[in-house]
Amino acid sequence: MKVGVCDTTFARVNMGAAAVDELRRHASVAIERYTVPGVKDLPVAAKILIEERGCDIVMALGMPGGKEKDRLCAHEASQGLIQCQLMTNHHIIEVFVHEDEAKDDKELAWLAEQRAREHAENTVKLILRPDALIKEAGTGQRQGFEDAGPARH
Ligand SMILES: Cc1nc2c(=O)[nH]c(=O)nc-2n(C[C@H](O)[C@H](O)[C@H](O)CO)c1C
Repeated sequence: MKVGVCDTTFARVNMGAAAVDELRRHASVAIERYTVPGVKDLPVAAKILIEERGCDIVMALGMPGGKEKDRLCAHEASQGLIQCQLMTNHHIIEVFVHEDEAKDDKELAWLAEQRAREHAENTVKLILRPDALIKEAGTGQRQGFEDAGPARH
């Protein structure tokens, strides 16, 4: 089993390193790291990781800025990642943290690392322990900030 981890130099936190560390805590898998400049470079990096470097699943980590133009770039990058999943029939776990989700640098650093770690756990579950995800269905999981929990009536 091989997991691809692609991340960006634009991000203000080393999200790829957090993902790799967490993947290693949860599974004995080969890891292929690929760092690109920005989020719009992630789709082709993910495709190369799957098609040329033999990855079974990929994490794509990025930190778009908080302005409207950044939101547009993030949306375009997401579209590319979705297209890549459909072209390759492989999951790509998108791990984006928008800079304006956090109130200051300290919270941003915490959020980016925590979201990367929690999605790394999701990645391992998807490829090795799918039953663990079935058990969590409908439980309002979130990555980073607190889980929303299930809605009750
Ligand atoms: C890009 C993004 N990604 C995630 C994610 O992967 N996991 C998560 O729990 N939350 C994410 N968010 C923030 C949510 O859209 C939402 O604002 C928060 O979960 C608060 O409910 C955002 C904005």
